[in-house]
Amino acid sequence: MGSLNIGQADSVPILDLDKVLNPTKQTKESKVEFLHELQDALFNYGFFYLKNPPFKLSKFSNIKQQSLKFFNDLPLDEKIKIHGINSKHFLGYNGLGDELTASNIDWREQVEFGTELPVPKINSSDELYKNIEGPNLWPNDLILPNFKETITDYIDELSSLARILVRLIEETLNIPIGTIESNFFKQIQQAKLKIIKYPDLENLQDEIKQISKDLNKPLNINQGVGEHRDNDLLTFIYQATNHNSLQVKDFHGNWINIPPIENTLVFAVGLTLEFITQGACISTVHRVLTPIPGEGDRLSISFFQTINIDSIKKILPIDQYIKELIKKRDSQRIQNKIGFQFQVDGNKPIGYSVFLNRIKSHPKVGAKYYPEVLKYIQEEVAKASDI
Ligand SMILES: O=C(O)CCC(=O)C(=O)O
Ligand SMILES: [Fe+2]
Repeated sequence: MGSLNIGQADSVPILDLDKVLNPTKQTKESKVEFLHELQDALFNYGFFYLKNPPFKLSKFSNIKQQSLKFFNDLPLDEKIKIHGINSKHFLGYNGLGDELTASNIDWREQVEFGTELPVPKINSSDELYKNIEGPNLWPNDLILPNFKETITDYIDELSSLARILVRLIEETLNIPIGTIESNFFKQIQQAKLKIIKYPDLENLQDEIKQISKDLNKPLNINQGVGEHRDNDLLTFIYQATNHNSLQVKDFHGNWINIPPIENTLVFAVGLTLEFITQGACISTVHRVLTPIPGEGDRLSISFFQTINIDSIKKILPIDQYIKELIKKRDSQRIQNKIGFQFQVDGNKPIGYSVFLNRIKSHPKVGAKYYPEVLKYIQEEVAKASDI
């Protein structure tokens, strides 16, 4: 754990899940080796590949196929029926230019689903945050048969993998196994799936001019998604096309490419995991560049394991020797400042700040369903930019 590899590296580690999850291949030694590699990857990178996931690889091709059908075969008016503006739960479809990161347009089109949950009961305005969970908007199943089943199955599969990873993380950090689940997971714990298309902008020059005119500012067209850290517990990214667009920032501020590797997930530590492990797991800044003109559209499918929005944020016990290594590591890396984000208020349920950040990213949804909250957010953002 002591080495600071990301300082020198031009790639991130590749961890082999066969070492712990394949009954015909795993041994006592392979498990020890895996836990050691996992510790280094969490501590020094926060971003790494996971190969040999414990499910049928056809699940990757199935979800890729259904995602392409969604973007290519579903007519625009059907996409609009499930537009995010029709979901007070921040689910559904968002077109080009609907989302902002670090105040710039993200050049991507996306559709978001969650673990299927009922409309929450809200008893007072303090509980509005509960609306970050709720039922999905599904596309017309006469046009996209099998879509819902495929998505639901993929979310279930990755939710199981997330629980497995959580236990391995506990094991490698010497945290009693089960602590994270018992403190931060509900029986049906929500996860989110974002299916994202980053279009080849060569074909979209007119749209770019129009959006630029509407917003009255020149646009940075390289931003597929701007630099950020993920807010959730952990993220699994499936890069479904062969584009070299995803990048992470190393300890010195240099970008490292994360090219796709077939049938392999990319694991990212979220800010929640960084917080509860007191920094033993590090959440890494990353971004996506738009495809090089002529390279075709990029497709990426990101799974985010979230935690119980009603829980209060608290930290887990971390061994003293790890805390000292954290201090040493952090004194050697540059600190990144990335835009304004609402931080967790230790006295309020975690969902409260998640809700504010969601409205900040989706102001149109905020204006329609939560105008008072949006007003508050805009005032806070203005104050923060005065500092
Ligand atoms: O498109 C990708 O590969 C990653 C997307 C991402 O970082 C995000 O949506 O948080
Ligand atoms: Fe991300």
